Amino acid sequence: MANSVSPTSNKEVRIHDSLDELATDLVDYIAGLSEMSVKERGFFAIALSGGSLISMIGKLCEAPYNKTVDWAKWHIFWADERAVAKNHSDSNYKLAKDGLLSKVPVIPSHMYSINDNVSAEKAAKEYEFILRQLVKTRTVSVSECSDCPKFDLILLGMGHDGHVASLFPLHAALNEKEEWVTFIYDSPKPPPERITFTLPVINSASNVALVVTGSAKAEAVRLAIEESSSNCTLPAQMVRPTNGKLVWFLDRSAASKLDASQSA
Ligand SMILES: O=C1O[C@H](COP(=O)(O)O)[C@@H](O)[C@H](O)[C@H]1O
Repeated sequence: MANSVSPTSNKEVRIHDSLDELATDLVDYIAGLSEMSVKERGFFAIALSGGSLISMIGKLCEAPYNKTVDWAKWHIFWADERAVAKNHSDSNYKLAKDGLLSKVPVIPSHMYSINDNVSAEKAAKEYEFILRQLVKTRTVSVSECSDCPKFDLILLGMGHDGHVASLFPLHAALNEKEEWVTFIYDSPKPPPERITFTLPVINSASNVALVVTGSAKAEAVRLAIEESSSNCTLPAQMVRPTNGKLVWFLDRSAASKLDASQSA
């Protein structure tokens, strides 16, 4: 593994020689944060995304993690969801349930899935309301700089267009500063209706992991990691936790366009 830690920011880039190595490092990192959060706060508030990320965390249902992780202390959220039924193949909830959550002893009431019986707008409002209750009880911490929830970990994937969660390039949802959870009706990637955390929530997390593999995403990875913030157009580039830490988990293909000093 090649590892580069930026001395001037809270950003780390981990580049792996194989998907298996990446998955092992990622689940070790998640298990480590879970242990630390449970020790410090008694809970682990984690937000998942959909897409290829879920196959990368499947090892959590294997030994030793299935036994060593304190699953009962996990509170599980979704950084984004598609407005489809929970049993639909496009559902991010279904993906995580089938790939991980049904295979580990998480407490069902600690899985905060997004309501699939109402409009995307209503579901976003409801989800924010639920989050506000959990911030009040400190099941989810609160940011020191804003009133935003401070997740122990937000796991994000990235599309080849640089989108994260359901925040797409040049979409008005990127400018949302007040709401914690918003909705869109015009996602360029199907399905069109989606619910998503906003950037203020993502950037208030204690830890954010961006997990990206494959050469089709190499250019977006380069732009997001190497271009200065003044040229910021990619959602992935806007992921900059204010007081938290950002770790990129990449395979060699996704890292192939990075400057040699990052990928050596
Ligand atoms: O639509 C989505 O896409 C992104 C990226 O997915 P990937 O399959 O290219 O890794 C995902 O992170 C997001 O949660 C999902 O809704």
